[in-house]
Amino acid sequence: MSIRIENIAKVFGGFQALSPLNLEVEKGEMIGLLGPSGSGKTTLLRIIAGLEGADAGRIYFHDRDVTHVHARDRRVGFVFQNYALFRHMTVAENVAFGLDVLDKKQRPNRQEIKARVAQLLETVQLSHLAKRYPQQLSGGQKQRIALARALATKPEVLLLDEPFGALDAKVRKELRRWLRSLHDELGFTSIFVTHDQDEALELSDRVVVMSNGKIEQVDDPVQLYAKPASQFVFDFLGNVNVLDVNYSAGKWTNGEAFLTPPHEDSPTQNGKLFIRSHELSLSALKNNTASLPVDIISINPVGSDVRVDVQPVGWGDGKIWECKLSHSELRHLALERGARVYAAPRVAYFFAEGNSADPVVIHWPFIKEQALDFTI
Ligand SMILES: Nc1ncnc2c1ncn2[C@@H]1O[C@H](COP(=O)(O)OP(=O)(O)OP(=O)(O)O)[C@@H](O)[C@H]1O
Repeated sequence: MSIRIENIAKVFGGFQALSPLNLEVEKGEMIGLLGPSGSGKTTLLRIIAGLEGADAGRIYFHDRDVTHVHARDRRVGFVFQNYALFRHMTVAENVAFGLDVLDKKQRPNRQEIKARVAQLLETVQLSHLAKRYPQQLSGGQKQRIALARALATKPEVLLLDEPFGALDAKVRKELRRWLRSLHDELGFTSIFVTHDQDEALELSDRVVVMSNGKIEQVDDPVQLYAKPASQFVFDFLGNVNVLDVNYSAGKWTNGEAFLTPPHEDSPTQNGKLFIRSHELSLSALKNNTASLPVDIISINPVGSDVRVDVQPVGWGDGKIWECKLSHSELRHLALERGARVYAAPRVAYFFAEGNSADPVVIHWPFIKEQALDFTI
């Protein structure tokens, strides 16, 4: 089922929770709504479900205008963060609930309901727990049951509000993979809310980044990461260092630091450089292209990478910068806490002063470390 959102807006008591926004979701797509707390993700999801009315705009499911259609009649499955299972019902009864309450004309007979519940429990791989009560389940199991319950009426659209928010990191990861394969196997259209960047990037066909009730960017995860359209998206995706720079005499400067734009057509203005932690190198030597002296504060192995936190010396706004290295780079550089080294970007995204969107991507040519050994 495709979904079209046209100029949907929502005000809560004078507060504009959603500014008029548009979004098209293709049949079978999995969309992640990503944004900070209060950006309007849940409100948008609830409006799509029909649990909340919009103040303006229209919503279409395929070609059908469902703007004023009751939630019950939209054929939408909804999964909440807090499971919302009925405590007094067994797992099987919980899954059957959506079918039991259908009106007589639509309700399958008792045998059919039993067979459908058995099939759903098999789908979510929890057949052996059919007779248990929710309080006898783990968080991950509860959430799978909540999913089975949402799927009982064969919805064509599945809406999930922070479905894995209450689970620990390992279970979260397993359930993400499992949800994605279920989505692909059953072919429904899914929209889920998250404020976890990794979750959005890993699960979604496209990510909708929201802030202050507006859509900042809609893109597939690779594009979103490669080309964040605005400073907000950059900041929100994380792991980025920001440098305010003034341009004069062929250099960008900030305090005692400087960087030379690498190409003739590089922007020659004041602005901000956004530098991702894995695109920043550290060296014991300075060079005439970049001089960003830093002191190493800590060296933290994080899985397959090492995060080195550094304190800018004589430049910056007091914030600590992050640099991500591989373990072998770290060994090669022989870095130690407290040492003075020099940071240099390999890639930066330049936002001209007063311009918070459409950055210019700047690549510095690779310089062999031996070639860096000269004084400036
Ligand atoms: N029923 C309501 N009455 C008044 N204000 C509301 C209501 N529901 C939401 N809001 C406000 O609308 C804004 C958007 O809320 P919403 O729940 O959609 O954000 P969100 O992005 O889902 O946030 P979170 O990640 O914290 O759940 C918030 O400022 C919230 O306080």
